[in-house]
Amino acid sequence: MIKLENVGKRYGKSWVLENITFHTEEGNVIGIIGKNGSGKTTLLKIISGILKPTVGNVYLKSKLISYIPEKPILIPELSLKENLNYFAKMRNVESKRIEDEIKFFRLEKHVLKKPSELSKGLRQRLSMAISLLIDPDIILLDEPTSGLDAESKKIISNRIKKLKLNKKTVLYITHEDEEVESICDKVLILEEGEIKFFGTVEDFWRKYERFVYVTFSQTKEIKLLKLEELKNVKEDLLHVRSVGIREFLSGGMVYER
Ligand SMILES: Nc1ncnc2c1ncn2[C@@H]1O[C@H](COP(=O)(O)OP(=O)(O)OP(=O)(O)O)[C@@H](O)[C@H]1O
Repeated sequence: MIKLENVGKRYGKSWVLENITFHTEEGNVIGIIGKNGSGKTTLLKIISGILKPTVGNVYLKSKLISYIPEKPILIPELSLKENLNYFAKMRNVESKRIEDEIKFFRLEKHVLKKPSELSKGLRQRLSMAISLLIDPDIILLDEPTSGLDAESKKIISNRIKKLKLNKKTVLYITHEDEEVESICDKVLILEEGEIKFFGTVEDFWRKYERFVYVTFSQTKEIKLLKLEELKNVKEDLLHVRSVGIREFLSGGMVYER
């Protein structure tokens, strides 16, 4: 469980987070969405304890917490396996856990490679594997899939789903609408350091107008329509695609019901 009460953070004179109040339960995956500079990373760092809030309180049920930064922190001189062994030894982790994570993240073929010989996706998978060695109860992920290959994205998404099944609490910053809709129980939307929305994806769409992109069969023309306008379309449609939450927010299509 994570509970934040009126959390605020100020750098110099400017507040980058204000009045942050929300709580989550075990087994919940929360997607954190917001434009650049809206305070997403600062929020995760406050929950992880790396940063202290200027005001407000953070309550965590468990102290077993892993923060996985956007840029992996690995030891360049050590191989993939040696990196895992090194961190496992520091934290008294049994070797079975190392083997499990190597399997989960499909790292078997790469154990002898140094970080510089690994692709971005493999480095991110290794970083996540290291962070999960301690079997944390709370996992904070800063854009874990950003700019990765499709296979790495899938493996990381599956690992997040497994964490959820194991009743872990996961907060993660994502730029992928598909991940939000397929993995997240709730979304927390930050705008200029304040919570604009916190709730389920369904509740988000109940509050805001849902849009779809339709492609007409004959003309191949693509049009953006409100979902309820779809039933009035008489022409044959080739394709219909829902607009995701991020796309909706960045497209300026904010029509509150
Ligand atoms: N150490 C710092 N000192 C001063 N200002 C900072 C510091 N760290 C972050 N900021 C500012 O705080 C604001 C929020 O930053 P933060 O990194 O939390 O946003 P973000 O939503 O994660 O952005 P991005 O998507 O670009 O990573 C930004 O305006 C940033 O410039």
